[in-house]
Amino acid sequence: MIVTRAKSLKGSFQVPGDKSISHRSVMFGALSMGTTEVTNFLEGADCLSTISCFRRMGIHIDYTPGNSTVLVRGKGLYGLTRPEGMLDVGNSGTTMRLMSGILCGQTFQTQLTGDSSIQKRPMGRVIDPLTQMGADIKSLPGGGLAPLTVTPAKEGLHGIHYISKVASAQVKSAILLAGLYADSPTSVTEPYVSRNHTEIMLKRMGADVSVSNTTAIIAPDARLTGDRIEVPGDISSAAYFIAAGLLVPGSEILIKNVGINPTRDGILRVLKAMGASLEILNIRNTDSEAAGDILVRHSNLKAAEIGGDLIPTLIDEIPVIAVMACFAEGTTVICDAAELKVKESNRIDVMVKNLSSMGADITATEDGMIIRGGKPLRGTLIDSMEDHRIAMSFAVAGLLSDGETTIQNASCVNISYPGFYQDLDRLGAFK
Ligand SMILES: O=C(O)C1=C[C@@H](OP(=O)(O)O)[C@@H](O)[C@H](O)C1
Ligand SMILES: C=C(OP(=O)(O)O)C(=O)O
Repeated sequence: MIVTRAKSLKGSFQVPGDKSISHRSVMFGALSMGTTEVTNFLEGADCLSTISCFRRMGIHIDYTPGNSTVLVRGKGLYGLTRPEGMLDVGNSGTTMRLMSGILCGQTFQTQLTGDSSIQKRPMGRVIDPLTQMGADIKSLPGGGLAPLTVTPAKEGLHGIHYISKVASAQVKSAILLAGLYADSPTSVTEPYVSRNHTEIMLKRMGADVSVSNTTAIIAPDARLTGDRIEVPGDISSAAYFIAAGLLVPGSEILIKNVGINPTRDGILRVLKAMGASLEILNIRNTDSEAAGDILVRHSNLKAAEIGGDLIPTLIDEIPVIAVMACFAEGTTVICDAAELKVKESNRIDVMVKNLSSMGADITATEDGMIIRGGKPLRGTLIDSMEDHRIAMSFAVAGLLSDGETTIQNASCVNISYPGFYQDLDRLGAFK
């Protein structure tokens, strides 16, 4: 993919459905009785991996490519059946970690595998708490890495109170899902609140879930009932268009129907503090998964300090925030974000290496990066490392740079945003 400087981006459009909510709609729909109707399901490769895993465990899912309405014919907590061979989660950490929690409660053995990136990501963070609950879950190569083997728990699962070192919705969700199969309540306390889509959706489907500060608690043995789920647009996908709209002179973009759940909207709060012209219109669904339309206009940005409890609310947006910081006045400091090192790529190293090669003044730290804004960027060859967020961040950087930015392995955007380049084109980015 070759990207050059854009003149302006204009128009109104919708980004595809939220990845986190799409995964959960299939998983929890499968564990419910009755049909779950999902609209605006994300047809990205990660969510299609989730569909494929649950189909292989006997769940009937009506999905045809090109139609984002999906019907999941649930069979209840104990309705999954043993798959032939290994379950393949592809590139999706969410699928592997959340399914680990579900599979621990089953009466058949399963093996979970995924692509080369997944096989490098830490699974010890779910293996440890699930083992404390009585699960038999093992890393085949050792070292807490996938493939994993999940064997039925000899003495069943027990409720625990787990204090997590990381603010991770995947860890929290895996434990809460195993908690559905435990003999007593299960709770998870995290250092900061991570995205709460699991708590919201399970509660709507009938589980006894409660939340107090940074602790989520679930009672076992719920009778979940199928639901209608309207997936809002993914704020993590909207982030690239927010960035392009703010930074390409003359731009004005209306991004309709974006999820603005307060555990996900950190990017909006940070950008407003940086001086961005962002208006959130038509706010709705504030009692569950809030959504709104985001109006973005070109703005001059100031630097920001980003850390602490903000980090989980914008973790996947940090690569594109780093791009924006290159154009902000002053020094942006991002800290408490060591989690970036264990995503699809080491996102601290990959951002610092690639932005430096474009001429940015950026330094990696142990848990984030320091970016001194104001240096012009020039296009160069960028290796996305097959990481969708890196490819999309550098497509935005390319729109703001001199010369040509060539993104290698650019098609990995299909993981979370299949029509990404087409949507940029429609708004005039490649004119
Ligand atoms: O639960 C989820 O749907 C996700 C949680 C986050 O990961 P962690 O839980 O590892 O922080 C996020 O980075 C990922 O894209 C999706
Ligand atoms: C980290 C991500 O996803 P996952 O952990 O599900 O692979 C992401 O989409 O940026």
